[in-house]
Amino acid sequence: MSTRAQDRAARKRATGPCPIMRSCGGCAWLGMPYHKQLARKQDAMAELFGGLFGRLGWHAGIDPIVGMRMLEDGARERPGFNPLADAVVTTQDGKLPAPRGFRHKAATPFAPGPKGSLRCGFFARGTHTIVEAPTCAVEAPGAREILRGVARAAQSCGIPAYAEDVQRGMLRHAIVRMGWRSDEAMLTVVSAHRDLPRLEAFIQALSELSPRLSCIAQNVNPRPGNAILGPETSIRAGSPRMRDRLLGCTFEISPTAFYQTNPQQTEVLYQLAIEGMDLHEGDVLLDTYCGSGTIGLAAAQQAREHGVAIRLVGVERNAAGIDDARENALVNDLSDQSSFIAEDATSFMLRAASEGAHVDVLAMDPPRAGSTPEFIRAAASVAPRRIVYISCNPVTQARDLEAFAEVGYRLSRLTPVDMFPHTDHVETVATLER
Ligand SMILES: C[S@@+](CC[C@H](N)C(=O)[O-])C[C@H]1O[C@@H](n2cnc3c(N)ncnc32)[C@H](O)[C@@H]1O
Repeated sequence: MSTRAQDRAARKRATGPCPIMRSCGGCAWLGMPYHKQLARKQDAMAELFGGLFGRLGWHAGIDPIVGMRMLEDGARERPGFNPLADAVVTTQDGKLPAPRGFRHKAATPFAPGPKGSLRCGFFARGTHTIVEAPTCAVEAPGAREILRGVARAAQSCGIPAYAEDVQRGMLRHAIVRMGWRSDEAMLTVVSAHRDLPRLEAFIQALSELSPRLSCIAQNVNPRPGNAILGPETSIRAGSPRMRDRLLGCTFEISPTAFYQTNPQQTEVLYQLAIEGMDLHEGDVLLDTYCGSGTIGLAAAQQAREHGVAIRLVGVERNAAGIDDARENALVNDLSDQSSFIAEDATSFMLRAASEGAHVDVLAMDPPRAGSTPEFIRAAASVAPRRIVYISCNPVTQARDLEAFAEVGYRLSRLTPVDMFPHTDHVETVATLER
């Protein structure tokens, strides 16, 4: 490419709301007004679910998508705050402002750069080529600076980046989580080996990157491939978990447990799920795919605020998530009424059914691949009166809803939620009744 053509390309890249938008590709819709993004997502949901509802004779419509909203100052701190009902601030022309800074988890891969430096940023869409990112409009303030600081600290300690193509080198990734309703942050560095040169000096340099860093962990992933995390994690500085707050509950999250990326919309998602549960005194709530116990505990806490005591059982196959969930039950004073089990959710329900256990309400929040026919049959065997299905992939959810219809459930409500503005991604909360 000629210099002039390169200049033209650089200018083109630099216009638009983000200088690396075209090469990164993470926010393909960043240039589209927010209300248009929401309308497009609504249309996509109508197209995806419309045929299914017709075929099954379901009359529930699709609620309007809940987009990200700016709330009045101090609204969240008010007692009884409801993320679905509180007043929204709009721009002067009455439109929703474009969301920024909503991703509270940020990550970078590393690759070798010139003279012992480490390249960091984002993989360009569909490749493993790193696009350097000085800032990122959708990440929480301060997150990208911490990640870039990890690259500088590694270089000054002589820790080389891992080179994927030859499977040599050391530092592979860094992941930072910034608290939303806390001033804490947690940094996890992923290396190919446990032993790093000048490890102590490196950890000291990482600790100095931000006063918010309350937990610094090292995860070891020696295996080639795309999986970011490996099997071994050690806490190198600070506490073993970071604290955050959602819907009036305090949650402690360890470095490898699942915790949602967009906390503002997580409150919306969870609030919709809690409404769908419609819990009554003495109900048994089974929270499957429960991660750190967040959905079930938020539901139990809200029921308690309304004078309703429920029994909560959470199931999750990641043992770190279950350790967090037990801790979270204690922190929120809900341990007397809850238990958490590290097990495959399907095996747990089959066993529970064979022992005659009773479930009133089932919550499920599977990964993108959705659930399985075995899970759905096992869910039917514990016979909950309601099922609340939270999904990060409506395509697999639509498939699973059809399977739930076959075992006697019908949809009563479906609400899309915008967890990832500027992308085509949509999450949904579906409520099913027998
Ligand atoms: C989308 S996350 C949801 C976590 C949690 N509900 C939340 O909102 O933070 C899905 C979780 O399902 C867990 N998981 C995946 N397959 C599972 C299975 N077969 N049995 C139990 N848990 C599973 C994953 O480890 C992950 O924590």
